[in-house]
Amino acid sequence: MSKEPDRLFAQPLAQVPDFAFNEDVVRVFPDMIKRSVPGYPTIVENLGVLAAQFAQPNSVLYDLGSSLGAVTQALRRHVRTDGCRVIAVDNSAAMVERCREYLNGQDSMFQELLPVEVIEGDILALDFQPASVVALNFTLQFIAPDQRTALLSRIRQSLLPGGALILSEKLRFNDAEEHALLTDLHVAFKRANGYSELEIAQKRSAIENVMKPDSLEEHRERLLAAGFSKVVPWFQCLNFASLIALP
Ligand SMILES: C[S@@+](CC[C@H](N)C(=O)[O-])C[C@H]1O[C@@H](n2cnc3c(N)ncnc32)[C@H](O)[C@@H]1O
Ligand SMILES: O=C(O)C(=O)C[C@]1(C(=O)O)C=C[C@@H](O)C=C1
Repeated sequence: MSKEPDRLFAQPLAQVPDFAFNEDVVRVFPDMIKRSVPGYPTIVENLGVLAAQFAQPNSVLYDLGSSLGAVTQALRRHVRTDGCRVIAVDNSAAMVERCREYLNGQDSMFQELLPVEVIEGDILALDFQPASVVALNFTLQFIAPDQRTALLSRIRQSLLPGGALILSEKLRFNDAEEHALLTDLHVAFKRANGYSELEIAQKRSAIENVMKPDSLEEHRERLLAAGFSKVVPWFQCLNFASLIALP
């Protein structure tokens, strides 16, 4: 994966544009996400471990909002169930192009990996096939809030018995003190990872219009409304969490 450091917000910008998953972001994305999301490497690797428990023979494993395919690679490292294949979907052409290159690299290094297809497309318009694992790893927060329940309902309808949705998100908190504390600690995490105050502030304005986090309670209610029977948080580090939702 690219080792280019994320300095996208290091210089003062006259006007901070809305964050987009464009070529500039693609070049620094592995560094950006690792230095911005507490627990990201743990979440990605264990998503593969979890998926191996839910994968059903001859079914699809979806990586929705796959970016550079980190989750897809983890699925392929861990899932050994017969007849499974991975479908990775992202609507950023720049991400999809680089993702395909990285997956070709994985194919050339390892044998007997699950087959994978990378689709450039909108997950809101996807025609879901029967699936045993669906991963939404920090993607739902970029979907318009009024579209989220419909998307989750369609995912629920595509899930096979014994399967699961794994949903990772940045959280907001209904309790103002808890929200302020975990937000401050997240800033401390970014500072400890070498981001300056300017970088942190400019990134905050870049994402505030495009990324709308929900609370854990909102996620649970929405998942139940979408038809899931059980919601089990399995990971939280500061204001970032991952949930298992069972059909
Ligand atoms: C924070 S990144 C996901 C990170 C990735 N899952 C990982 O674990 O490395 C969010 C991704 O979702 C994609 N995305 C946002 N909205 C989308 C949509 N409607 N359809 C498909 N992809 C979308 C973006 O292009 C971006 O690559
Ligand atoms: O909340 C932040 O400050 C972030 O940088 C989070 C976040 C994310 O959760 O996806 C936002 C955009 C980038 O894709 C990487 C990280």
